[in-house]
Amino acid sequence: MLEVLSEHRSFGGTVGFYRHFSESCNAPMRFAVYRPPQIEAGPLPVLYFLQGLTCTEENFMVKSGAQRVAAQLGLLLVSPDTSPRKTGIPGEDDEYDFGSGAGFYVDATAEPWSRHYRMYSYVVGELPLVVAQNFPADSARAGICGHSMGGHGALVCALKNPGRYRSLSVFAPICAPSRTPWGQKALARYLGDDPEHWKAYDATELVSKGPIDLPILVDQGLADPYLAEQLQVDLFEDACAACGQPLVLRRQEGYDHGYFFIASFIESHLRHHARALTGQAEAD
Ligand SMILES: N[C@@H](CCC(=O)N[C@@H](CS)C(=O)NCC(=O)O)C(=O)O
Repeated sequence: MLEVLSEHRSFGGTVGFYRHFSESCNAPMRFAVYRPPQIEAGPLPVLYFLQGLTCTEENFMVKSGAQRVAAQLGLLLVSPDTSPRKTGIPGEDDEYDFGSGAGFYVDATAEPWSRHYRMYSYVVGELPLVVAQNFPADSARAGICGHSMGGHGALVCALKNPGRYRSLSVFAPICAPSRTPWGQKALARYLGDDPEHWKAYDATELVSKGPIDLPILVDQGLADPYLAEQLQVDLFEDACAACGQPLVLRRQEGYDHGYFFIASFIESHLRHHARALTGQAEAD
């Protein structure tokens, strides 16, 4: 059962915040949905947006300004929280880059996190079912986008499931988490100490196995303080080039890591997704 936390009119459609019990996470989960005004026109294409460290289900909906263009294009937007919360696991809230707000879109295998931190299964499997049951979503037309930790999540979800998503784009993704500090810390604690196990959730490793049949759009700010240490888009670019993965990587001079950057380019990402999901000429 879906619990409505709040709903707000926006650009002729509705932004809503919802809570339900997640079987994957064995805990309540929250997510946000933007329903554009075209809901009467029948099932709509869905764009999932995975957020970054410290975000809740609210940040993208409040800060990106995506609703105006999603309303024009008829895209249903879905953005989940970044982890389960209040699970009772000791230390869950102690660090901004691990535990609550930092689920890293993996299925944890190490105790105690494996009891609840199963965001990969939640995002790829459970959430689309919940969305299809409760909103006018056309599950066959789904795209995925994300930012930072959520950019890593979007890349991993799409690369591990060829054919499931029909469009893919990311902002400032953590591209090689098994080689960079945020990723190494989280993957070691969610998946155990053996780095071999981390590769299953590393976009640069995954793409090296071969291309998927989707062009990948990436925007990366060049004034992003995390670029060199945490994000490493060059490694992903090299891996895509080596295996023939179509990639449009736009290095944006002067932009940093935050939502001012995302808000500046979200329209172009939404149009990228609408072109693939709806074939609409107006997406251009
Ligand atoms: N220095 C930041 C790191 C976290 C961060 O930059 N989070 C990004 C995603 S990686 C974000 O979207 N934050 C929430 C926001 O800007 O609304 C902090 O300690 O909060």
